[in-house]
Amino acid sequence: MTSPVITVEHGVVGYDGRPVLRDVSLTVTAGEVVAVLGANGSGKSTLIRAVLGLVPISAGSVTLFDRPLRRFRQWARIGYVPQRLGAGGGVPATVREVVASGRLARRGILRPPGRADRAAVDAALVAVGLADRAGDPVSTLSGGQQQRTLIARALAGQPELLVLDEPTAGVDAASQEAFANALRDFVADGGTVLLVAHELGPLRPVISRAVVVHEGGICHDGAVPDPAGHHAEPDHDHVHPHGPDEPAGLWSN
Ligand SMILES: Nc1ncnc2c1ncn2[C@@H]1O[C@H](COP(=O)(O)OP(=O)(O)OP(=O)(O)O)[C@@H](O)[C@H]1O
Repeated sequence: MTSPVITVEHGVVGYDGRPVLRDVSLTVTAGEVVAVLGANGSGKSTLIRAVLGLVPISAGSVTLFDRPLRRFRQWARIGYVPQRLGAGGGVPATVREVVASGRLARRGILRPPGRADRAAVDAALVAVGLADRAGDPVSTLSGGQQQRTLIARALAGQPELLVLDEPTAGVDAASQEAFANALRDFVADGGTVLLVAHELGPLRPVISRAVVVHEGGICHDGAVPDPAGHHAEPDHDHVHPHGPDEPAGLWSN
């Protein structure tokens, strides 16, 4: 259960020659739920996109499931939910169709869906609490439900690793709870999760470790830090898991 799923060693990533991540090292092992926290623009999305090879690293290395990224081909092992992708987008697809599209990488585009495909889609819909909306056009769902649809699409592919960029940003409370439960089930079944978040909310108890991105590096790797504001509470015990010179509220703006 301790095999590394993601390893980043001294990763350097930038855009147009401007470095965003200067020296980042991160290991995520099987069964962990790791939250990437940090201020706006600190490079959280850049980090997870570099892990998936969506932006190139200019120095250092990325390893996925014990394989160097450039030689990694087993993308069906990974489910990715990007930031704020509109699932509706004017396309009259139903919730079930969008979720079923998550099976394509696994079954191949030319083979018709079989019983296992349908079962995986059903299970994913149940996991995010959208089974009763399966036949509805995605465009008729709330933003939070659309986001849940995308998470179900990733789950339907039965990945071993889920990578999610702000899955609960701007999402209603019911959807956040539904997502937290889906994540709990996914991990109970042996899954591993890397997610970017601003507010952890109902996700907090599901997170096993937090990394905080700050000034191109990782300034904290360990327990989930206290939310900003907690410092002001009278019973705050002043045990800070992060560095003493960090601005308060770094991970929760
Ligand atoms: N495709 C791109 N081209 C050029 N610059 C980019 C690109 N994507 C991100 N950046 C810049 O890189 C920096 C880090 O962006 P990134 O999206 O990784 O931050 P983030 O921590 O995820 O931010 P947020 O919390 O606002 O989503 C920002 O200054 C951003 O403007």
